[in-house]
Amino acid sequence: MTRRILLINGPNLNLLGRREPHIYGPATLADVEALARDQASSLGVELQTFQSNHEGAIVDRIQEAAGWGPRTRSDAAVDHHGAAPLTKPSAIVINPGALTHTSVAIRDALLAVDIPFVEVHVSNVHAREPFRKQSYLSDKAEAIVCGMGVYGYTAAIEFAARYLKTVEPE
Ligand SMILES: O=C(O)[C@]1(O)C[C@H](CCCOc2ccccc2)[C@@H](O)[C@H](O)C1
Repeated sequence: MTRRILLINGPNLNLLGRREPHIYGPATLADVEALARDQASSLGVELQTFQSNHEGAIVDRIQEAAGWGPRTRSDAAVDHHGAAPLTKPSAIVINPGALTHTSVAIRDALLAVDIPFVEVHVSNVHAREPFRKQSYLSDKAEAIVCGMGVYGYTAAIEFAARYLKTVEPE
């Protein structure tokens, strides 16, 4: 059985490497996704990636991971956008960005699809402004990684892949 991980990045993470490098480092989102894909591949796991600045689009993508929504019909070679149907991941690695601190909707979507997830933050949110200490996801995450820079993504991918090995034998 092919094991898949869905990597989701939230608002403003498309600016990685282009703004505030003193907080988020020099790596771009493309660098992060390439690093994560290489890490997943080395562990025999397929990686799907998604980034959006919009809460509803992130909720839609989470729902699609469970087979809900237009792009998950198994009978479609391609959907009306010409995109191939999405295959379902067995784990989600998510950096919700600032939505970490505000979004009940993303919490509800993750709980609804019942797919194990790992929460990632590039910065150490606990060493920043007080409002960044609050997460709507952490109590339901399998694990939380923060403060490791972009290597937090590879740590999360490795954990998710090993977690998959325990819950979905090959
Ligand atoms: O440390 C993280 O990964 C964060 O999730 C990043 C969020 C911000 C998204 C990235 O925003 C950028 C803004 C300018 C340049 C690069 C990234 C922030 O709101 C969270 O508290 C912690």
